[in-house]
Amino acid sequence: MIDEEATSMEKLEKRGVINTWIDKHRSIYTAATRHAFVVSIRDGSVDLSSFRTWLGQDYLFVRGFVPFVANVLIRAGKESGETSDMEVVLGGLASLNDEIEWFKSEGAKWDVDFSTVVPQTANLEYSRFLEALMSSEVKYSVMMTAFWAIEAVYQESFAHCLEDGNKTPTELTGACHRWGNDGFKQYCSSVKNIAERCLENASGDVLAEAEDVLVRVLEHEVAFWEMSRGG
Ligand SMILES: Cc1ncc(CO)c(N)n1
Repeated sequence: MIDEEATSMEKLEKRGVINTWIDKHRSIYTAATRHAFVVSIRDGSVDLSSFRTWLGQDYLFVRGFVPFVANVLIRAGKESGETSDMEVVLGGLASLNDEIEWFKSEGAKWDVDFSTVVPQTANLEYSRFLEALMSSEVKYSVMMTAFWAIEAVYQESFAHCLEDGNKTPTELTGACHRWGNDGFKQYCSSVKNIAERCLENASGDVLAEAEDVLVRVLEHEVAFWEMSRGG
């Protein structure tokens, strides 16, 4: 009996706390990673005005995400104790540089003038949430959990649009490859490992905070996809 318990505890530990939280909050996780907008890209029924709305709003989001990631980078350099953390985050920051260029060319392609795009409520609320996470009061492990979740939602969503049986319109595969490619998947997995390592040593209070932040990221992501419905 005791042996059996020990074995199941071991399994639980190996799975990691993040996977345990995802199982616990499966419905919001699925809502964020299989949103109707993403499913419509995959099945080819996507409304192009929705795509244009998403593009403009996400461009603004990414501009606010850069300082957040820069903050994660600073924290990784100061307090991670593992030199590789900084390299992983630096890679993310470098890809954001390409991403901004990609947005600009995509904006020209779809005739979306970013200088006139007004951030919608969901976008403003998400930015405000990111700003609060940049406070020095927020533990590195909590910040890293949020960072992983933000990236993972896009990775899972856009990879779904490229999986077998997709009818993703060719003119949208560029967007899907940006976040759905194997390199980005690998990067998300590295960020997840960092977060897991930090959470291993976290107190109960910090764990509760990280779990809460994870759920809040998922809620913000759902609200973000929802904006595209407005067209
Ligand atoms: C809303 C949102 N979440 C996550 C990402 C991934 O970087 C993004 N570009 N936009």
